[in-house]
Amino acid sequence: MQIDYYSNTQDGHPHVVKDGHPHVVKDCRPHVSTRWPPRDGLQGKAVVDEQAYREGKLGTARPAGEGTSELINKEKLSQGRLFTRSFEDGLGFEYVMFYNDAEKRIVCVFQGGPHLQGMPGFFHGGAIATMIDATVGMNAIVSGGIVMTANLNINFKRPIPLCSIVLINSQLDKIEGRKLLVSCNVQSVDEKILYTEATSLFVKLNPEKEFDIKELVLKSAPPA
Ligand SMILES: CCCCCCCCCCCC(=O)SCCNC(=O)CCNC(=O)[C@H](O)C(C)(C)COP(=O)(O)OP(=O)(O)OC[C@H]1O[C@@H](n2cnc3c(N)ncnc32)[C@H](O)[C@@H]1OP(=O)(O)O
Repeated sequence: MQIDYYSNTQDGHPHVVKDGHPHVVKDCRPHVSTRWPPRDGLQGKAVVDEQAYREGKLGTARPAGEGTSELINKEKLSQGRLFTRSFEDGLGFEYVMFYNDAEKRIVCVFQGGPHLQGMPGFFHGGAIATMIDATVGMNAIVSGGIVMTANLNINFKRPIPLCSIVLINSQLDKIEGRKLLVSCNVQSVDEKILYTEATSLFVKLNPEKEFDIKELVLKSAPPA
């Protein structure tokens, strides 16, 4: 896949080159993904709509039900934020995802900010894992509905330079009942460097207890 942009710009932001003219992308989070031109059959549409996410329409955790107040502070819950959206613009996770429904794959263009540093000058492995989980997780969600990560295996092959732009190529491999197997790799934009490979298992939640936060909290609470 060819994506026309370059990162070594004077202002430090990636530039999309479209029709021969560079367009600065200062915030390439999903809700502004339409700035990115579709490539290679990938639909240039956001797979996370921020407004819908905030309104809980995308299968996010429902508010705690009756009887859960002793376990969950509702005020704290209302402050919940998608982890990858919890940094100031430009400092954390800057990304856009393109989903191809026919091929059940997602390409995520990711540029992590300086607050994702691990070893000096490189991304923290946990930040890479987060972005991988977000991408393969989104692939599973759009392919199968409400799921949770049951297993995530990551091979870190090369360190990723801090603030560089990478592609996360994710593919739904198989659906077995409630299980969805999704794999991905992380590559440089010219696809010459393979940084990371991962496989994952997502499990569809039982529809009767669809993402019931009360159930999840009760199950994960330590014994009294
Ligand atoms: C949209 C906007 C926001 C967008 C948000 C975008 C976010 C991206 C996604 C982030 C997702 C996360 O980080 S999720 C957070 C991290 N994950 C979690 O906290 C999940 C914790 N684990 C659980 O809650 C549970 O274990 C579940 C839900 C995963 C599964 O429980 P369950 O529903 O009771 O299912 P269970 O019967 O145990 O298992 C069903 C089948 O899966 C198999 N199975 C289960 N776990 C495993 C496993 N680790 N390894 C192998 N196989 C497994 C079982 O053997 C069985 O196979 P068979 O007998 O049927 O063959």
